[in-house]
Amino acid sequence: MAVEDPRLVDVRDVGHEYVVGRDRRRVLGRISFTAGKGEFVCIVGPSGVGKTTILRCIAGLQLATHGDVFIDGARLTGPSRSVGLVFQDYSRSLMPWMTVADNVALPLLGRTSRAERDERVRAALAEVNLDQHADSRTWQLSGGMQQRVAIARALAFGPPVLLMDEPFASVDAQTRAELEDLTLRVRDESGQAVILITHDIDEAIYLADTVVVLGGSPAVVVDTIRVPFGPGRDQLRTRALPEFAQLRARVHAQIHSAATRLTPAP
Ligand SMILES: Nc1ncnc2c1ncn2[C@@H]1O[C@H](COP(=O)(O)OP(=O)(O)OP(=O)(O)O)[C@@H](O)[C@H]1O
Repeated sequence: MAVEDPRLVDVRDVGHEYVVGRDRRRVLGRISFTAGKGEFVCIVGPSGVGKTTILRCIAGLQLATHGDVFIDGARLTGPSRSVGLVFQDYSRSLMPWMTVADNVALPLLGRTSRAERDERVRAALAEVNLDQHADSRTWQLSGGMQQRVAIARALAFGPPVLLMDEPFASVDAQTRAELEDLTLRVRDESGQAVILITHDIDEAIYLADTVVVLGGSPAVVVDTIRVPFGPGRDQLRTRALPEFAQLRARVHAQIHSAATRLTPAP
């Protein structure tokens, strides 16, 4: 049942264990954080700490074995229609035999009229600067362009919450910077809450309003950092700020000490 909650994404005391054969492996301890409308949250932490696991729980792709996730006040009981997903491996999320426009239209099939679908696809492709490629097949595009198709698909779908799992890890540095700025612009215009996983600490600080650092085994939130830069960020200027270097050192130190920390049972 829906409850009154001003927070768009509310992760409350979420824990998760995987069952592998006869073993139960507790990956997430008790994790709590929120993301408001228009807020950009980046999740960082050592490799294997459980970042993808928490994102899958927020998407409703798997149900947490403890605690709850609320999206716009409603408790998740399965995959949420309020959530769009962009993964690192665009080649596996796009259908190579379909055109760019058909890939973007996919989540809208059966949900909107043909005319509305066409308009939303057109607007989303224009937003990511791919309007000239609507009729191309995705395999004809570069890696960065394919990831823009994946972002356009999330845009056309228009969910209030966008979840991104290492979305820029497979593209070159220049394309990565362009996609980061595209994602910031999309968030500014749509007012979506964005939750993004990254291994790149500088990327997290550049993008985020809030950085959530996970650490330990099972994983807990070891630090929650408010990033003070606000809108209008710039790849060169923002990254050269003294506060940027201070935040980088703080996150590095947290991840370094978290990499080996064992979390006591609650
Ligand atoms: N379906 C599964 N069944 C069993 N164990 C799993 C499953 N998925 C993940 N794990 C384990 O849970 C732990 C956390 O995995 P997860 O992918 O969430 O970490 P991560 O922080 O995203 O890792 P990385 O940064 O390397 O991508 C890992 O030890 C992984 O082996």
